[in-house]
Amino acid sequence: NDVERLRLTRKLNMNIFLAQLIESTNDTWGVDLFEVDALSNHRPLTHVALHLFKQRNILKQFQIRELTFFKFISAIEAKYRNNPYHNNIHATDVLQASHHMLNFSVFKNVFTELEVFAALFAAAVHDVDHPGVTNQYLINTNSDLAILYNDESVLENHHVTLAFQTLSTEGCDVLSTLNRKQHQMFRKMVISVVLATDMSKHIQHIGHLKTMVEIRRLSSSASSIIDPENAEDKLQILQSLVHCSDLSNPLKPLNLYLQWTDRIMEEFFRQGDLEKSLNLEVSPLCDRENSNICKSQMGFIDYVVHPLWEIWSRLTQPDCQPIMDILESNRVWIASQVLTEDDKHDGDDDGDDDKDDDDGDDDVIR
Ligand SMILES: COc1ccccc1COc1cc(C2=NN(C3CCCCCC3)C(=O)C2(C)C)ccc1OC
Ligand SMILES: [Zn+2]
Repeated sequence: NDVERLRLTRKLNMNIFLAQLIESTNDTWGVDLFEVDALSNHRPLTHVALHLFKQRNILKQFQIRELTFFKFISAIEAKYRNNPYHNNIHATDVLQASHHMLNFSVFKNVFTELEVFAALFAAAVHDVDHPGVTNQYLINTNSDLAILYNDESVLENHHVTLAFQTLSTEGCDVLSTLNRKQHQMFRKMVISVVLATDMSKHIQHIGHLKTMVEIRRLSSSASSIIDPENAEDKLQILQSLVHCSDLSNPLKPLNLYLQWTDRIMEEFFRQGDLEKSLNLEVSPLCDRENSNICKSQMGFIDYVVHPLWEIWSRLTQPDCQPIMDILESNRVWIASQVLTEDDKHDGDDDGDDDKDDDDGDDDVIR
């Protein structure tokens, strides 16, 4: 009947739209992964990872059965929690951004298939089972995880351990076809890339990248900046590539960036609520009663994101320029909101008791 036909047509159109979105992950920066999440019954990671690993021919190269990869990545996706920010959509976002940047011309003929496999695998699993609180919170509350990992990269150790434990789930061992040497190198690379997503390593990333750019400037003869024979340099670049992908929200189209901002703020605010309920000192910027979202984004861009991406873009020019342009335009927009926000608050300063203006969420940028 008509209702049934309408329902099927709608379902068919959604699947066609989903297939087009997933196809666009091959070569587009800023795919709307929230849309992929909605259309894929909340399985964006499984859909996009399967597509990208097949598109890169990784499954064939390492004789990995598609069903085995499907079972593994589904098991990983199921272990991502429904946090506002650190969830399976964020993992898909970092995976797709890493895939995109591995295609930069400066990396042509640099990485082996095993290195590409390890980097994308690390991106997909890098926040699995994230509890939605920071390392510092886990340390301050003497959590089991902090005790287990002696306060050192607590979350990141947990993510990579759980990822390798998942390989031993029935039918999930995607590494079973690797030989001993490959398995050993793969494991070393994945551990180092996931541990390098710890924000406490952020300054070291910048230092290593500056050194690499400086060496290239001095040895101007070397056309390709990266020596494919230097495994250590290549591993550092893969660490920075995934770390940059992890900090790429402000370099995405504004409507996506703003959704990530709302999500991280809600996640940090929930941590602030927890800290209040435990009579702990509320972490900076985590107090929902007293936060200025635009100002924290300005600080995040100026002191965290831009310093990293500025040096990364120097190493990866010219392909990084369009992405840096998005960061610049987003920063201009945020700055304009700070001004408007200040004007709004100035308006409140006429001794008006009612601090909240009528909708009460003037801080949340839409
Ligand atoms: C320092 O920035 C903030 C603080 C509180 C609210 C908002 C911000 C800015 O907005 C973002 C922040 C992050 C992150 N910040 N940090 C850490 C947290 C601990 C403090 C010290 C270093 C930074 C992370 O690990 C991640 C990568 C999850 C990710 C996306 C953001 O916006 C889209
Ligand atoms: Zn992450």
